[in-house]
Amino acid sequence: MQPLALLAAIVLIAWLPLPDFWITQLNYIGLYSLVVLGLVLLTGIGGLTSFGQAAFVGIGAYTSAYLTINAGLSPWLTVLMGLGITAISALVVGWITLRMSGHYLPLATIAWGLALYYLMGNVDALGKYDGLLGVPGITLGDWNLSQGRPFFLLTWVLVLLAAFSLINLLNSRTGRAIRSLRTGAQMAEAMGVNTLRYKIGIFLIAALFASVSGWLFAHYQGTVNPSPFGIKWGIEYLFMAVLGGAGYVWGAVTGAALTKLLEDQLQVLLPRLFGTSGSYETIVFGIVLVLVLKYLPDGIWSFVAQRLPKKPRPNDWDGAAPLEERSRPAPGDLVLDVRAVRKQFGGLIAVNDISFSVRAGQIVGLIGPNGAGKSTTFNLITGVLGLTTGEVRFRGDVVSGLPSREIARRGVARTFQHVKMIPDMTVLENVALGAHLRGHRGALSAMLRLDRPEEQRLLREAAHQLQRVGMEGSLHELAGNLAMGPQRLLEIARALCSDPALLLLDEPAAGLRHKEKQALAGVLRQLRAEGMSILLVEHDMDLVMDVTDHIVVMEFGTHLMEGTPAEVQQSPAVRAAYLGTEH
Ligand SMILES: Nc1ncnc2c1ncn2[C@@H]1O[C@H](COP(=O)(O)OP(=O)(O)OP(=O)(O)O)[C@@H](O)[C@H]1O
Repeated sequence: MQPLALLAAIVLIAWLPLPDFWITQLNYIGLYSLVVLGLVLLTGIGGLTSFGQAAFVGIGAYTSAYLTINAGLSPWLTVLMGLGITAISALVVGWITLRMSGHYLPLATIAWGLALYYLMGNVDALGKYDGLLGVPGITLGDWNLSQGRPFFLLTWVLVLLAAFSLINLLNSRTGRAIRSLRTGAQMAEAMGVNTLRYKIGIFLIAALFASVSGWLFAHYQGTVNPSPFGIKWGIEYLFMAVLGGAGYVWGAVTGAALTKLLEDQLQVLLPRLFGTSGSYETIVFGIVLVLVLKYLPDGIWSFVAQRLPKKPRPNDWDGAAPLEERSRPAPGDLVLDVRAVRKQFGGLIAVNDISFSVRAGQIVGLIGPNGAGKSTTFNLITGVLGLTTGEVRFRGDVVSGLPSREIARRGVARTFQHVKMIPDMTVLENVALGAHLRGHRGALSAMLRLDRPEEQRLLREAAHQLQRVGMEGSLHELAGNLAMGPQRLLEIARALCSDPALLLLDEPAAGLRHKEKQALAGVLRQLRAEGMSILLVEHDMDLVMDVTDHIVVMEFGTHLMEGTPAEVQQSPAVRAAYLGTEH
Protein backbone atom coordinates (compact mmCIF):
# COMPACT_ATOMS: atom_id res chain seq x y z
CA MET A 1 0.00 0.00 0.00
CA GLN A 2 1.25 3.43 -0.84
CA PRO A 3 2.01 5.70 2.12
CA LEU A 4 0.85 8.79 0.29
CA ALA A 5 -2.50 7.27 -0.67
CA LEU A 6 -3.08 6.29 2.95
CA LEU A 7 -2.07 9.72 4.18
CA ALA A 8 -4.50 11.25 1.72
CA ALA A 9 -7.22 8.91 3.00
CA ILE A 10 -6.56 10.04 6.57
CA VAL A 11 -6.74 13.70 5.66
CA LEU A 12 -9.95 13.00 3.74
CA ILE A 13 -11.55 11.25 6.72
CA ALA A 14 -10.63 14.17 8.97
CA TRP A 15 -12.18 16.57 6.50
CA LEU A 16 -15.38 14.60 5.83
CA PRO A 17 -18.43 15.47 7.94
CA LEU A 18 -18.35 12.14 9.81
CA PRO A 19 -20.22 12.08 13.15
CA ASP A 20 -17.91 12.73 16.12
CA PHE A 21 -18.74 9.27 17.45
CA TRP A 22 -16.89 7.67 14.55
CA ILE A 23 -13.91 9.97 14.87
CA THR A 24 -13.66 8.95 18.53
CA GLN A 25 -13.84 5.30 17.54
CA LEU A 26 -11.09 5.80 14.99
CA ASN A 27 -8.99 7.61 17.56
CA TYR A 28 -9.11 4.63 19.89
CA ILE A 29 -8.43 2.25 17.03
CA GLY A 30 -5.33 4.31 16.20
CA LEU A 31 -4.15 4.22 19.83
CA TYR A 32 -4.57 0.45 19.98
CA SER A 33 -2.98 -0.04 16.56
CA LEU A 34 0.25 1.54 17.74
CA VAL A 35 0.57 -0.98 20.56
CA VAL A 36 -0.45 -3.91 18.39
CA LEU A 37 2.05 -2.95 15.67
CA GLY A 38 4.73 -3.50 18.29
CA LEU A 39 3.21 -6.88 19.11
CA VAL A 40 3.24 -7.88 15.45
CA LEU A 41 6.99 -7.34 15.42
CA LEU A 42 7.58 -8.92 18.81
CA THR A 43 5.15 -11.83 18.80
CA GLY A 44 4.01 -12.44 15.24
CA ILE A 45 7.38 -11.99 13.54
CA GLY A 46 9.86 -12.50 16.37
CA GLY A 47 7.94 -15.29 18.11
CA LEU A 48 8.14 -13.72 21.60
CA THR A 49 4.85 -13.55 23.49
CA SER A 50 4.37 -10.59 25.79
CA PHE A 51 1.41 -9.88 28.05
CA GLY A 52 3.18 -6.84 29.38
CA GLN A 53 2.68 -4.28 26.61
CA ALA A 54 -0.03 -2.39 28.50
CA ALA A 55 2.55 -1.65 31.18
CA PHE A 56 4.70 0.19 28.62
CA VAL A 57 1.62 2.14 27.54
CA GLY A 58 1.31 3.06 31.20
CA ILE A 59 4.90 4.26 31.45
CA GLY A 60 4.42 6.56 28.46
CA ALA A 61 1.10 7.86 29.84
CA TYR A 62 2.16 8.38 33.46
CA THR A 63 5.52 9.97 32.61
CA SER A 64 3.90 12.54 30.38
CA ALA A 65 0.91 13.14 32.69
CA TYR A 66 3.09 13.57 35.78
CA LEU A 67 5.66 15.87 34.18
CA THR A 68 3.18 18.08 32.34
CA ILE A 69 1.03 18.51 35.47
CA ASN A 70 3.75 18.83 38.10
CA ALA A 71 6.68 20.33 36.22
CA GLY A 72 4.70 22.23 33.61
CA LEU A 73 6.77 20.71 30.79
CA SER A 74 5.55 20.64 27.20
CA PRO A 75 4.06 17.31 26.04
CA TRP A 76 6.49 17.47 23.11
CA LEU A 77 9.29 17.17 25.65
CA THR A 78 7.61 14.67 27.93
CA VAL A 79 7.00 12.27 25.07
CA LEU A 80 10.76 12.00 24.72
CA MET A 81 11.16 11.52 28.45
CA GLY A 82 8.51 8.81 28.38
CA LEU A 83 10.35 7.10 25.55
CA GLY A 84 13.60 7.34 27.53
CA ILE A 85 12.10 5.78 30.66
CA THR A 86 10.36 3.15 28.55
CA ALA A 87 13.63 2.33 26.79
CA ILE A 88 15.49 1.90 30.07
CA SER A 89 12.71 -0.29 31.53
CA ALA A 90 12.47 -2.37 28.35
CA LEU A 91 16.22 -2.90 28.22
CA VAL A 92 16.37 -3.98 31.86
CA VAL A 93 13.26 -6.20 31.67
CA GLY A 94 14.32 -7.56 28.27
CA TRP A 95 17.84 -8.31 29.35
CA ILE A 96 16.51 -10.35 32.27
CA THR A 97 13.51 -12.05 30.68
CA LEU A 98 14.55 -12.64 27.08
CA ARG A 99 17.10 -15.25 28.07
CA MET A 100 14.12 -17.33 29.14
CA SER A 101 12.44 -19.60 26.65
CA GLY A 102 9.20 -21.56 26.38
CA HIS A 103 6.53 -20.59 28.91
CA TYR A 104 8.86 -18.58 31.08
CA LEU A 105 8.90 -15.50 28.90
CA PRO A 106 5.09 -14.97 28.82
CA LEU A 107 4.98 -15.67 32.56
CA ALA A 108 7.73 -13.15 33.19
CA THR A 109 5.88 -10.51 31.13
CA ILE A 110 2.71 -11.18 33.16
CA ALA A 111 4.70 -10.71 36.37
CA TRP A 112 6.18 -7.48 35.00
CA GLY A 113 2.75 -6.19 33.93
CA LEU A 114 1.24 -6.96 37.33
CA ALA A 115 4.14 -5.42 39.22
CA LEU A 116 3.93 -2.18 37.29
CA TYR A 117 0.16 -2.02 37.67
CA TYR A 118 0.39 -2.30 41.47
CA LEU A 119 3.26 0.17 41.52
CA MET A 120 1.19 2.75 39.62
CA GLY A 121 -1.73 2.07 41.97
CA ASN A 122 0.23 2.47 45.19
CA VAL A 123 2.49 5.46 44.66
CA ASP A 124 1.11 8.60 46.34
CA ALA A 125 2.74 10.93 43.83
CA LEU A 126 0.90 9.13 41.02
CA GLY A 127 -2.45 9.52 42.78
CA LYS A 128 -2.73 5.82 43.66
CA TYR A 129 -5.72 4.11 42.02
CA ASP A 130 -7.45 7.44 41.41
CA GLY A 131 -4.61 8.45 39.15
CA LEU A 132 -3.75 11.94 37.90
CA LEU A 133 -6.33 14.45 36.76
CA GLY A 134 -6.06 17.54 34.62
CA VAL A 135 -3.49 16.38 32.08
CA PRO A 136 -3.09 19.30 29.65
CA GLY A 137 -3.63 18.90 25.92
CA ILE A 138 -0.99 18.61 23.22
CA THR A 139 -0.87 21.94 21.42
CA LEU A 140 0.82 23.18 18.28
CA GLY A 141 0.66 26.95 18.31
CA ASP A 142 -3.01 27.69 18.93
CA TRP A 143 -4.09 24.32 17.70
CA ASN A 144 -5.20 21.79 20.34
CA LEU A 145 -4.20 18.39 18.96
CA SER A 146 -5.78 16.44 21.81
CA GLN A 147 -9.35 16.60 20.63
CA GLY A 148 -11.47 15.16 17.89
CA ARG A 149 -10.16 15.57 14.37
CA PRO A 150 -6.74 17.09 15.13
CA PHE A 151 -6.09 14.19 17.49
CA PHE A 152 -7.25 11.81 14.78
CA LEU A 153 -4.72 13.31 12.36
CA LEU A 154 -1.88 13.20 14.88
CA THR A 155 -2.61 9.62 15.94
CA TRP A 156 -3.06 8.21 12.48
CA VAL A 157 0.00 9.92 11.06
CA LEU A 158 1.94 8.24 13.87
CA VAL A 159 0.26 4.88 13.08
CA LEU A 160 1.30 5.26 9.42
CA LEU A 161 4.84 6.18 10.41
CA ALA A 162 5.03 3.15 12.71
CA ALA A 163 3.53 0.81 10.11
CA PHE A 164 5.80 1.91 7.26
CA SER A 165 8.88 1.94 9.43
CA LEU A 166 8.02 -1.66 10.36
CA ILE A 167 7.53 -2.60 6.71
CA ASN A 168 10.93 -1.07 5.90
CA LEU A 169 12.50 -2.84 8.84
CA LEU A 170 11.14 -6.22 7.81
CA ASN A 171 12.56 -5.78 4.29
CA SER A 172 16.11 -5.37 5.47
CA ARG A 173 19.16 -7.15 6.81
CA THR A 174 17.89 -6.56 10.36
CA GLY A 175 14.42 -7.74 9.36
CA ARG A 176 15.76 -11.03 8.05
CA ALA A 177 17.64 -11.54 11.29
CA ILE A 178 14.45 -10.81 13.25
CA ARG A 179 12.48 -13.28 11.13
CA SER A 180 15.13 -15.92 11.71
CA LEU A 181 14.48 -15.81 15.47
CA ARG A 182 11.36 -17.94 15.08
CA THR A 183 13.25 -20.80 13.46
CA GLY A 184 15.24 -21.27 16.67
CA ALA A 185 18.54 -19.91 17.83
CA GLN A 186 20.71 -22.56 16.15
CA MET A 187 20.17 -21.46 12.56
CA ALA A 188 20.14 -17.75 13.37
CA GLU A 189 23.37 -17.95 15.36
CA ALA A 190 25.00 -20.01 12.60
CA MET A 191 24.27 -17.08 10.26
CA GLY A 192 26.06 -14.82 12.73
CA VAL A 193 22.90 -13.34 14.28
CA ASN A 194 23.28 -12.41 17.93
CA THR A 195 19.84 -13.68 18.86
CA LEU A 196 19.70 -12.14 22.33
CA ARG A 197 20.56 -8.71 20.94
CA TYR A 198 17.85 -8.93 18.31
CA LYS A 199 15.28 -10.17 20.81
CA ILE A 200 16.05 -7.24 23.10
CA GLY A 201 15.91 -4.94 20.07
CA ILE A 202 12.38 -5.96 19.05
CA PHE A 203 11.24 -5.88 22.68
CA LEU A 204 12.53 -2.31 22.81
CA ILE A 205 10.84 -1.22 19.58
CA ALA A 206 7.51 -2.76 20.67
CA ALA A 207 7.80 -1.01 24.04
CA LEU A 208 8.51 2.36 22.37
CA PHE A 209 5.46 2.04 20.13
CA ALA A 210 3.37 1.28 23.22
CA SER A 211 4.85 4.25 25.04
CA VAL A 212 3.86 6.65 22.24
CA SER A 213 0.33 5.26 22.41
CA GLY A 214 0.35 5.92 26.17
CA TRP A 215 1.48 9.50 25.65
CA LEU A 216 -1.33 10.13 23.18
CA PHE A 217 -3.84 8.40 25.46
CA ALA A 218 -2.95 10.49 28.53
CA HIS A 219 -3.40 13.77 26.71
CA TYR A 220 -6.52 12.63 24.89
CA GLN A 221 -8.26 11.50 28.06
CA GLY A 222 -6.93 14.33 30.21
CA THR A 223 -6.53 11.85 33.05
CA VAL A 224 -4.63 8.65 33.79
CA ASN A 225 -5.26 5.84 36.25
CA PRO A 226 -3.81 2.32 36.41
CA SER A 227 -6.76 0.34 35.00
CA PRO A 228 -6.04 0.72 31.22
CA PHE A 229 -2.49 -0.43 31.86
CA GLY A 230 -3.22 -3.64 33.76
CA ILE A 231 -2.87 -7.22 32.69
CA LYS A 232 -6.41 -7.34 31.27
CA TRP A 233 -5.30 -4.86 28.64
CA GLY A 234 -2.06 -6.75 28.12
CA ILE A 235 -4.20 -9.74 27.13
CA GLU A 236 -6.54 -7.61 25.05
CA TYR A 237 -3.68 -6.23 22.94
CA LEU A 238 -2.47 -9.77 22.28
CA PHE A 239 -6.02 -10.72 21.35
CA MET A 240 -6.12 -7.89 18.79
CA ALA A 241 -2.82 -9.06 17.29
CA VAL A 242 -3.96 -12.67 16.98
CA LEU A 243 -7.38 -11.74 15.65
CA GLY A 244 -6.03 -9.34 13.03
CA GLY A 245 -3.02 -11.42 12.05
CA ALA A 246 0.08 -11.24 14.22
CA GLY A 247 2.37 -11.94 11.26
CA TYR A 248 1.21 -8.92 9.25
CA VAL A 249 1.74 -5.20 9.74
CA TRP A 250 -1.80 -4.46 8.55
CA GLY A 251 -3.07 -7.27 10.78
CA ALA A 252 -2.40 -4.91 13.70
CA VAL A 253 -4.78 -2.25 12.40
CA THR A 254 -7.33 -4.90 11.39
CA GLY A 255 -7.24 -6.49 14.85
CA ALA A 256 -7.47 -3.16 16.66
CA ALA A 257 -10.38 -2.01 14.49
CA LEU A 258 -12.37 -5.24 14.72
CA THR A 259 -11.91 -5.53 18.46
CA LYS A 260 -12.97 -1.94 19.15
CA LEU A 261 -15.97 -2.01 16.83
CA LEU A 262 -17.12 -5.45 17.88
CA GLU A 263 -16.74 -4.63 21.55
CA ASP A 264 -18.81 -1.46 21.28
CA GLN A 265 -21.55 -3.10 19.26
CA LEU A 266 -21.70 -6.12 21.53
CA GLN A 267 -21.82 -4.01 24.69
CA VAL A 268 -25.05 -2.50 23.41
CA LEU A 269 -26.55 -5.51 21.66
CA LEU A 270 -25.93 -8.34 24.09
CA PRO A 271 -27.58 -6.88 27.23
CA ARG A 272 -30.61 -6.13 25.06
CA LEU A 273 -30.62 -9.66 23.80
CA PHE A 274 -30.24 -11.27 27.23
CA GLY A 275 -32.36 -8.73 29.06
CA THR A 276 -29.72 -8.16 31.75
CA SER A 277 -26.45 -6.26 31.84
CA GLY A 278 -23.09 -8.02 32.15
CA SER A 279 -19.77 -8.40 30.38
CA TYR A 280 -21.17 -10.80 27.80
CA GLU A 281 -18.84 -9.45 25.13
CA THR A 282 -15.93 -11.20 26.86
CA ILE A 283 -17.60 -14.55 26.25
CA VAL A 284 -18.30 -13.69 22.62
CA PHE A 285 -14.66 -12.60 22.19
CA GLY A 286 -13.50 -15.94 23.55
CA ILE A 287 -15.68 -17.74 21.01
CA VAL A 288 -14.52 -15.48 18.17
CA LEU A 289 -10.88 -16.14 19.07
CA VAL A 290 -11.38 -19.90 19.05
CA LEU A 291 -13.13 -19.72 15.67
CA VAL A 292 -10.44 -17.51 14.15
CA LEU A 293 -7.67 -19.74 15.47
CA LYS A 294 -9.42 -22.77 13.99
CA TYR A 295 -10.36 -21.39 10.57
CA LEU A 296 -7.85 -18.56 10.03
CA PRO A 297 -4.94 -19.40 12.32
CA ASP A 298 -2.84 -16.57 10.84
CA GLY A 299 -5.54 -14.00 11.57
CA ILE A 300 -8.10 -12.15 9.50
CA TRP A 301 -5.58 -10.13 7.51
CA SER A 302 -4.06 -13.38 6.20
CA PHE A 303 -7.30 -13.89 4.29
CA VAL A 304 -6.81 -10.51 2.60
CA ALA A 305 -3.04 -10.92 2.16
CA GLN A 306 -3.49 -14.19 0.25
CA ARG A 307 -5.74 -12.42 -2.23
CA LEU A 308 -3.63 -9.33 -2.77
CA PRO A 309 -1.53 -9.42 -5.94
CA LYS A 310 2.10 -10.21 -5.09
CA LYS A 311 4.73 -8.20 -6.87
CA PRO A 312 8.20 -9.73 -6.91
CA ARG A 313 10.85 -7.51 -5.36
CA PRO A 314 12.02 -5.22 -8.18
CA ASN A 315 15.55 -6.05 -9.24
CA ASP A 316 17.60 -3.05 -8.20
CA TRP A 317 20.69 -5.02 -7.18
CA ASP A 318 22.25 -5.96 -10.51
CA GLY A 319 24.30 -2.78 -10.71
CA ALA A 320 25.38 -2.82 -7.04
CA ALA A 321 29.05 -3.16 -6.13
CA PRO A 322 30.09 -6.65 -5.05
CA LEU A 323 30.72 -7.22 -1.33
CA GLU A 324 34.27 -7.41 -0.07
CA GLU A 325 35.66 -10.93 0.13
CA ARG A 326 37.93 -12.43 2.75
CA SER A 327 41.40 -13.70 1.82
CA ARG A 328 41.29 -17.27 0.53
CA PRO A 329 43.54 -20.04 1.79
CA ALA A 330 46.02 -21.23 -0.88
CA PRO A 331 45.27 -24.66 -2.39
CA GLY A 332 46.53 -27.36 -0.04
CA ASP A 333 46.66 -25.06 3.06
CA LEU A 334 45.42 -26.60 6.28
CA VAL A 335 41.94 -25.15 6.80
CA LEU A 336 40.39 -27.28 9.52
CA ASP A 337 42.42 -29.18 12.08
CA VAL A 338 40.42 -31.31 14.51
CA ARG A 339 42.70 -32.50 17.30
CA ALA A 340 41.65 -35.27 19.68
CA VAL A 341 38.17 -33.87 20.25
CA ARG A 342 36.05 -35.61 22.83
CA LYS A 343 32.43 -35.15 23.83
CA GLN A 344 30.94 -36.86 26.81
CA PHE A 345 27.21 -36.86 27.58
CA GLY A 346 27.07 -38.10 31.16
CA GLY A 347 28.53 -41.60 31.00
CA LEU A 348 28.38 -41.82 27.18
CA ILE A 349 31.45 -40.85 25.17
CA ALA A 350 29.77 -39.78 21.92
CA VAL A 351 33.01 -38.58 20.32
CA ASN A 352 36.19 -40.22 21.54
CA ASP A 353 39.45 -38.39 20.76
CA ILE A 354 38.75 -37.87 17.07
CA SER A 355 41.39 -36.18 14.90
CA PHE A 356 41.33 -35.31 11.21
CA SER A 357 41.94 -32.35 8.94
CA VAL A 358 40.56 -30.63 5.85
CA ARG A 359 42.81 -28.84 3.37
CA ALA A 360 41.87 -26.05 0.99
CA GLY A 361 40.18 -27.33 -2.15
CA GLN A 362 39.39 -30.72 -0.63
CA ILE A 363 36.07 -32.45 -0.03
CA VAL A 364 36.41 -34.64 3.06
CA GLY A 365 33.65 -37.09 3.92
CA LEU A 366 32.80 -37.95 7.52
CA ILE A 367 30.90 -41.22 7.54
CA GLY A 368 29.89 -43.97 9.93
CA PRO A 369 26.82 -45.98 10.91
CA ASN A 370 23.94 -44.38 12.84
CA GLY A 371 25.01 -43.14 16.24
CA ALA A 372 28.71 -43.13 15.30
CA GLY A 373 29.07 -39.54 16.48
CA LYS A 374 29.17 -37.65 13.16
CA SER A 375 26.56 -35.04 14.01
CA THR A 376 28.11 -34.51 17.42
CA THR A 377 31.54 -33.96 15.79
CA PHE A 378 29.88 -31.52 13.38
CA ASN A 379 28.33 -29.64 16.30
CA LEU A 380 31.67 -29.52 18.10
CA ILE A 381 33.33 -27.94 15.07
CA THR A 382 30.58 -25.38 14.55
CA GLY A 383 30.41 -24.40 18.22
CA VAL A 384 26.85 -25.66 18.80
CA LEU A 385 28.24 -27.99 21.50
CA GLY A 386 31.19 -27.40 23.80
CA LEU A 387 34.11 -29.85 23.75
CA THR A 388 34.89 -32.01 26.77
CA THR A 389 38.56 -32.13 25.75
CA GLY A 390 40.58 -31.53 22.57
CA GLU A 391 40.93 -28.61 20.23
CA VAL A 392 39.58 -27.38 16.88
CA ARG A 393 41.73 -25.06 14.80
CA PHE A 394 40.49 -23.13 11.80
CA ARG A 395 43.08 -21.53 9.55
CA GLY A 396 45.61 -21.86 12.38
CA ASP A 397 43.48 -20.31 15.15
CA VAL A 398 41.82 -22.20 17.97
CA VAL A 399 38.05 -21.84 17.53
CA SER A 400 36.84 -24.43 20.02
CA GLY A 401 35.10 -22.68 22.89
CA LEU A 402 33.86 -19.80 20.72
CA PRO A 403 30.11 -19.27 20.19
CA SER A 404 28.84 -20.52 16.84
CA ARG A 405 28.24 -17.01 15.46
CA GLU A 406 31.90 -16.15 16.11
CA ILE A 407 33.02 -19.31 14.30
CA ALA A 408 30.72 -18.29 11.44
CA ARG A 409 32.30 -14.83 11.42
CA ARG A 410 35.71 -16.40 10.87
CA GLY A 411 34.54 -18.17 7.74
CA VAL A 412 32.92 -21.49 8.67
CA ALA A 413 29.49 -21.90 7.09
CA ARG A 414 27.10 -24.77 7.53
CA THR A 415 23.89 -26.40 6.42
CA PHE A 416 21.50 -28.41 8.56
CA GLN A 417 20.50 -32.06 8.58
CA HIS A 418 16.87 -30.92 8.84
CA VAL A 419 16.60 -27.89 6.56
CA LYS A 420 16.14 -24.71 8.57
CA MET A 421 14.77 -21.78 6.62
CA ILE A 422 12.07 -19.13 6.86
CA PRO A 423 9.21 -20.59 4.82
CA ASP A 424 7.24 -17.38 4.37
CA MET A 425 10.23 -15.46 3.02
CA THR A 426 11.39 -15.66 -0.59
CA VAL A 427 14.32 -17.80 -1.67
CA LEU A 428 16.34 -14.64 -2.34
CA GLU A 429 15.69 -13.20 1.12
CA ASN A 430 16.45 -16.53 2.81
CA VAL A 431 19.77 -16.70 1.03
CA ALA A 432 20.57 -13.05 1.81
CA LEU A 433 20.35 -13.96 5.50
CA GLY A 434 23.59 -15.88 4.92
CA ALA A 435 25.33 -12.57 4.18
CA HIS A 436 24.24 -11.11 7.52
CA LEU A 437 27.78 -10.65 8.79
CA ARG A 438 28.84 -8.88 5.60
CA GLY A 439 26.43 -6.00 6.24
CA HIS A 440 26.38 -3.50 9.10
CA ARG A 441 23.24 -1.41 8.79
CA GLY A 442 20.96 -1.61 11.82
CA ALA A 443 17.28 -1.19 12.64
CA LEU A 444 17.13 2.60 12.56
CA SER A 445 18.70 3.02 9.14
CA ALA A 446 16.42 0.24 7.84
CA MET A 447 13.32 1.98 9.21
CA LEU A 448 14.41 5.21 7.55
CA ARG A 449 15.43 3.37 4.37
CA LEU A 450 18.99 4.61 4.59
CA ASP A 451 20.24 1.05 4.16
CA ARG A 452 19.32 0.68 0.47
CA PRO A 453 22.84 0.73 -1.07
CA GLU A 454 24.02 -1.94 1.36
CA GLU A 455 20.80 -3.91 0.90
CA GLN A 456 21.35 -3.98 -2.86
CA ARG A 457 24.85 -5.32 -2.36
CA LEU A 458 23.55 -8.05 -0.06
CA LEU A 459 20.80 -9.03 -2.50
CA ARG A 460 23.25 -9.01 -5.38
CA GLU A 461 25.39 -11.47 -3.44
CA ALA A 462 22.35 -13.67 -2.68
CA ALA A 463 21.30 -13.67 -6.35
CA HIS A 464 24.88 -14.53 -7.37
CA GLN A 465 25.09 -17.47 -4.96
CA LEU A 466 21.71 -18.77 -6.12
CA GLN A 467 23.00 -18.65 -9.65
CA ARG A 468 26.08 -20.57 -8.50
CA VAL A 469 23.92 -23.46 -7.31
CA GLY A 470 21.65 -23.30 -10.36
CA MET A 471 18.64 -21.71 -8.66
CA GLU A 472 18.56 -18.39 -10.46
CA GLY A 473 15.04 -19.20 -11.68
CA SER A 474 13.54 -19.36 -8.17
CA LEU A 475 14.60 -16.07 -6.57
CA HIS A 476 11.09 -14.87 -5.81
CA GLU A 477 9.47 -18.15 -4.86
CA LEU A 478 8.50 -18.61 -1.23
CA ALA A 479 11.05 -20.93 0.36
CA GLY A 480 8.25 -22.95 1.95
CA ASN A 481 7.00 -23.97 -1.51
CA LEU A 482 10.27 -25.58 -2.59
CA ALA A 483 10.82 -29.32 -3.01
CA MET A 484 13.50 -30.96 -0.86
CA GLY A 485 16.27 -30.80 -3.49
CA PRO A 486 16.03 -27.02 -4.04
CA GLN A 487 15.66 -26.54 -0.28
CA ARG A 488 19.05 -28.18 0.26
CA LEU A 489 20.57 -26.07 -2.51
CA LEU A 490 19.06 -22.97 -0.90
CA GLU A 491 20.90 -23.85 2.31
CA ILE A 492 24.16 -24.25 0.39
CA ALA A 493 23.65 -20.89 -1.38
CA ARG A 494 22.88 -19.29 1.99
CA ALA A 495 26.06 -20.75 3.46
CA LEU A 496 28.08 -19.52 0.45
CA CYS A 497 26.71 -16.02 0.98
CA SER A 498 28.82 -15.67 4.11
CA ASP A 499 31.95 -15.95 1.93
CA PRO A 500 33.19 -19.02 3.80
CA ALA A 501 36.60 -20.64 3.67
CA LEU A 502 35.08 -23.92 4.87
CA LEU A 503 31.66 -25.37 4.14
CA LEU A 504 30.20 -27.96 6.49
CA LEU A 505 27.33 -29.94 5.01
CA ASP A 506 25.20 -32.09 7.30
CA GLU A 507 23.59 -34.89 5.28
CA PRO A 508 22.77 -32.72 2.25
CA ALA A 509 21.49 -35.71 0.25
CA ALA A 510 18.94 -36.84 2.86
CA GLY A 511 15.48 -37.03 1.30
CA LEU A 512 16.67 -36.22 -2.23
CA ARG A 513 15.63 -38.02 -5.41
CA HIS A 514 18.22 -39.41 -7.80
CA LYS A 515 18.18 -36.41 -10.12
CA GLU A 516 18.43 -34.00 -7.20
CA LYS A 517 21.43 -35.93 -5.84
CA GLN A 518 23.13 -35.64 -9.21
CA ALA A 519 22.53 -31.90 -9.22
CA LEU A 520 23.95 -31.69 -5.70
CA ALA A 521 27.06 -33.69 -6.68
CA GLY A 522 27.55 -31.34 -9.63
CA VAL A 523 27.38 -28.28 -7.34
CA LEU A 524 29.87 -29.80 -4.88
CA ARG A 525 32.35 -30.66 -7.62
CA GLN A 526 32.06 -27.17 -9.05
CA LEU A 527 32.64 -25.60 -5.62
CA ARG A 528 35.76 -27.69 -5.15
CA ALA A 529 37.00 -26.64 -8.57
CA GLU A 530 36.61 -23.04 -7.39
CA GLY A 531 38.84 -23.81 -4.39
CA MET A 532 36.20 -24.33 -1.67
CA SER A 533 36.98 -26.71 1.21
CA ILE A 534 34.09 -28.92 2.25
CA LEU A 535 33.41 -31.31 5.12
CA LEU A 536 30.56 -33.59 4.18
CA VAL A 537 28.68 -35.66 6.74
CA GLU A 538 26.61 -38.06 4.68
CA HIS A 539 24.90 -41.44 4.70
CA ASP A 540 24.52 -41.71 0.96
CA MET A 541 27.54 -43.80 -0.03
CA ASP A 542 27.14 -43.21 -3.76
CA LEU A 543 27.43 -39.47 -3.26
CA VAL A 544 30.30 -39.77 -0.76
CA MET A 545 32.32 -42.11 -3.01
CA ASP A 546 31.54 -39.95 -6.01
CA VAL A 547 32.59 -36.51 -4.74
CA THR A 548 35.02 -36.84 -1.83
CA ASP A 549 38.82 -36.80 -1.96
CA HIS A 550 39.30 -38.23 1.49
CA ILE A 551 37.04 -40.03 3.92
CA VAL A 552 37.12 -40.31 7.72
CA VAL A 553 35.15 -43.24 9.12
CA MET A 554 33.75 -43.20 12.65
CA GLU A 555 32.24 -46.02 14.67
CA PHE A 556 30.90 -45.79 18.24
CA GLY A 557 32.47 -42.35 18.59
CA THR A 558 35.95 -43.53 17.66
CA HIS A 559 38.12 -43.05 14.58
CA LEU A 560 37.88 -46.33 12.65
CA MET A 561 40.01 -45.45 9.63
CA GLU A 562 40.60 -42.83 6.97
CA GLY A 563 41.76 -42.84 3.37
CA THR A 564 40.72 -42.31 -0.22
CA PRO A 565 37.25 -43.46 -1.31
CA ALA A 566 38.83 -46.54 -2.91
CA GLU A 567 40.72 -47.45 0.28
CA VAL A 568 37.63 -47.02 2.41
CA GLN A 569 35.52 -49.08 0.03
CA GLN A 570 38.00 -51.93 0.20
CA SER A 571 38.40 -51.84 3.97
CA PRO A 572 37.00 -54.96 5.68
CA ALA A 573 36.76 -52.99 8.94
CA VAL A 574 34.46 -50.43 7.30
CA ARG A 575 32.32 -53.10 5.70
CA ALA A 576 32.01 -54.87 9.02
CA ALA A 577 31.07 -51.63 10.79
CA TYR A 578 28.27 -51.00 8.30
CA LEU A 579 27.08 -54.60 8.11
CA GLY A 580 27.54 -55.26 11.80
CA THR A 581 29.79 -58.29 11.22
CA GLU A 582 33.28 -59.17 12.50
CA HIS A 583 36.19 -56.71 12.09
N1 LIG B 1 22.57 -34.25 23.49
C1 LIG B 1 22.85 -35.54 23.68
N2 LIG B 1 22.74 -36.10 24.89
C2 LIG B 1 23.04 -37.40 25.08
N3 LIG B 1 23.48 -38.22 24.11
C3 LIG B 1 23.61 -37.73 22.90
C4 LIG B 1 23.31 -36.36 22.60
N4 LIG B 1 23.55 -36.16 21.28
C5 LIG B 1 23.96 -37.31 20.77
N5 LIG B 1 24.02 -38.27 21.75
C6 LIG B 1 24.45 -39.64 21.56
O1 LIG B 1 25.75 -39.59 21.01
C7 LIG B 1 25.91 -40.67 20.08
C8 LIG B 1 26.35 -40.11 18.75
O2 LIG B 1 25.25 -39.44 18.17
P1 LIG B 1 25.34 -38.65 16.79
O3 LIG B 1 24.02 -38.04 16.55
O4 LIG B 1 26.52 -37.76 16.82
O5 LIG B 1 25.60 -39.82 15.76
P2 LIG B 1 25.53 -39.76 14.17
O6 LIG B 1 26.70 -40.52 13.70
O7 LIG B 1 25.37 -38.39 13.72
O8 LIG B 1 24.20 -40.57 13.91
P3 LIG B 1 23.14 -40.39 12.70
O9 LIG B 1 23.84 -40.85 11.50
O10 LIG B 1 22.03 -41.29 13.10
O11 LIG B 1 22.78 -38.95 12.67
C9 LIG B 1 24.59 -41.42 20.02
O12 LIG B 1 24.69 -42.54 20.88
C10 LIG B 1 23.60 -40.41 20.56
O13 LIG B 1 22.53 -41.06 21.19
